[in-house]
Amino acid sequence: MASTLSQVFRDNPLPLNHIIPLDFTSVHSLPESHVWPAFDGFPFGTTYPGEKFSIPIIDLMDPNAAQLVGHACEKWGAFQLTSHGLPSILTDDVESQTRRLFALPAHEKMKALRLPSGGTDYGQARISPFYPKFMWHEGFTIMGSAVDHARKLWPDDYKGFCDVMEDYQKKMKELAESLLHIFLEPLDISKEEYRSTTIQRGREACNTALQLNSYPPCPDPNRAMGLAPHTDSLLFTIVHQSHTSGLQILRDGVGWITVFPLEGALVVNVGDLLHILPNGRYPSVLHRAVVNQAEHRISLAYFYGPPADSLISPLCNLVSSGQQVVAPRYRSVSVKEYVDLMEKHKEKALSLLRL
Ligand SMILES: C=C1C[C@]23C[C@@]1(O)CC[C@H]2[C@@]12CCC[C@@](C)(C(=O)O1)[C@H]2[C@@H]3C(=O)O
Ligand SMILES: O=C(O)CCC(=O)C(=O)O
Ligand SMILES: [Fe+2]
Repeated sequence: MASTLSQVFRDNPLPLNHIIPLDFTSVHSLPESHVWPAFDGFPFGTTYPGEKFSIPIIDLMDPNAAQLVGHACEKWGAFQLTSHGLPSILTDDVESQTRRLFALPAHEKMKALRLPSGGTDYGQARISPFYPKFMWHEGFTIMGSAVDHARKLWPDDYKGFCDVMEDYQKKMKELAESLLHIFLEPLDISKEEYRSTTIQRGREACNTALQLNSYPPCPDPNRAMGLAPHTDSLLFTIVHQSHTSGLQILRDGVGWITVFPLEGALVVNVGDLLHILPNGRYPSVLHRAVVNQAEHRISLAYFYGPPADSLISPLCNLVSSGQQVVAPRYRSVSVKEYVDLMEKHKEKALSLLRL
């Protein structure tokens, strides 16, 4: 462990306290370092249940799925997806391997701590350095294979974890590719534009990541933050949440709305790149995760984006509600440049591109 840590000290520009999560089993009251003010005026527990304030639920097999998705993205920037074809046994397996990972003692998890070389790793959320307080959260990010890190955690027993994560990522990628078509369909993009849209090429090289999120039971949930408000940076994110609620989205003029877990459904969030592409027509949804006192909440977030060198340019001649939209609202940006901008400026990244 010492050599791992010294390498992190040497190479990583982020302070270590923003990488190493708290040992949540060692504290029985909320440390001052993890106490958050109700900074945006909305108490953490605020929920607005009921149909009026729930994100849409869309059945992927519905013949009107594309139109419903278009409408949900425009109005909400998020929806719950059912009949997506992902076997529930696979989700259960991923969830139980995820629980197995986070149940390891803190010193064991440190063996998979984030390194500057990136890739698969254990640590706090990457947005942590933007906040003065720490989040009640630990994450494990998988980019491609998890073998190297899983082997450090379970030298003789890593295959079960890796196989199930690989299978899940494969199925998620297939689902994400179908969803991409569905996202583009209601935009009335001409065939020419559709072909030239860079996100149509280089499927193999597309940018994906699977983020395993853990929110342990919290002694003082009304003053703690699971995952601070953020938008996701890539095209879209597909989230499975365990049966415990915690995910909330910000609804203009209403406040934070809880996205209640729906058995077998996946939550789909519009990310910043899918906001830029149709020239701002779909809002990238601001969301956060709150915590609770009784249960250990798990979520699995699959991020999908185009290859790093793709250029994302707003499609300006989309016909929107009968009106010709002409002026681009954002300048073109490569995926890599946008990810770098997000790393440096977080939610200000999008405004830096605004024309
Ligand atoms: C592909 C990615 C999206 C992500 C950054 C990452 O490189 C891997 C982790 C992802 C995550 C998960 C928690 C919230 C988030 C904002 C963060 O800090 O790390 C997202 C990133 C994102 O969407 O930009
Ligand atoms: O835990 C959740 O439900 C949200 C996770 C999330 O927003 C993320 O990983 O980006
Ligand atoms: Fe997110």
